[in-house]
Amino acid sequence: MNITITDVRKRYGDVVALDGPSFEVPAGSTFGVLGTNGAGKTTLFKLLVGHDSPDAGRIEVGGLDVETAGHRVRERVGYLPEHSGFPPSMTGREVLAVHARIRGLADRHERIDECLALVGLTDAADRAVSGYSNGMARRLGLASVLLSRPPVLVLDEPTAGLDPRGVATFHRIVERIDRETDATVVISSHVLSEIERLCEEVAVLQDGRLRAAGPIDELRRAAGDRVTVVCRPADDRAAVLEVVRDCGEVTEPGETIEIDCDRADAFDLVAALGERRDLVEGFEVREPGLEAVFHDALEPADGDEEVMA
Ligand SMILES: Nc1ncnc2c1ncn2[C@@H]1O[C@H](COP(=O)(O)OP(=O)(O)OP(=O)(O)O)[C@@H](O)[C@H]1O
Repeated sequence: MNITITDVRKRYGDVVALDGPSFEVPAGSTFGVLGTNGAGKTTLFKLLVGHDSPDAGRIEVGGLDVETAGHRVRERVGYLPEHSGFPPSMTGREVLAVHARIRGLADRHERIDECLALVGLTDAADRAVSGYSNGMARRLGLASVLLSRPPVLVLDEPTAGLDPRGVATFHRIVERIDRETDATVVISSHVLSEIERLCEEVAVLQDGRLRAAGPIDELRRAAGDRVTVVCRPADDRAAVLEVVRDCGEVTEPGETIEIDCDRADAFDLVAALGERRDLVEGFEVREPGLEAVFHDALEPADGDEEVMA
């Protein structure tokens, strides 16, 4: 189910939270919304799930306008807000039972078991949520969202505040949802590596404006006229260094030799390495990371080192 966002505007008093972003989230994709603090990610999500109304513009989910068909849109969209709490004395299973009852699910018990298994909480299901770690609580939140099998999932900074293990576990679950279901997953984050790992497409927001949108691969290509040629020397490292010496900026991180060069020059370099296969075990051309996309897309702010992790 696709989502279209068209010239959406939202102010809170003097603060312009959204200043007309327009982009499309393709059906079935895992789509990242990237932005610095205060960029408008949460505001956009609240409008998308009908928790608030835009001042102008239009958001459609599977062709339904959120403003005029809010109830039907909410049935289609599972929303995991940035902060969610559960009654501490309830067990995980009880929390899900309440959610399942509210949604009128017919196959309640089986579905609760399935969702507990999907998020790795089967063993903890009958423990009080007061004893859950942050990561477990986030996964319980995700399970509650998944219960009704919504075709669209909207996850607002789902890994914020989790330790690296909790983050990795959450990523594996999102990857499994991506593999095993047709759901469209929209996920916000200010962690570039997370979006790069999980998403095929991205929208970059800053101060409520859209700075870039599209498939990550295309944005990478557009962002960087520079690429990195990475080669693994065979025995004669010095001879490889001699071949690549004038082709760009050469670094030697560990076993490899890396040459940062203009995209146009990479062709000659690759050809030169191809002719000296006796010297190298292998080589590849690496596209610029999402970091390059992001910094290309953003306008510089005062005192700029702030932003991204
Ligand atoms: N209810 C509100 N009242 C007043 N200002 C608000 C309200 N909600 C959001 N804002 C302001 O709108 C702007 C966008 O906020 P939003 O929470 O959407 O950003 P965000 O990208 O989700 O940020 P973060 O990464 O910090 O969660 C910010 O300047 C914020 O202070």
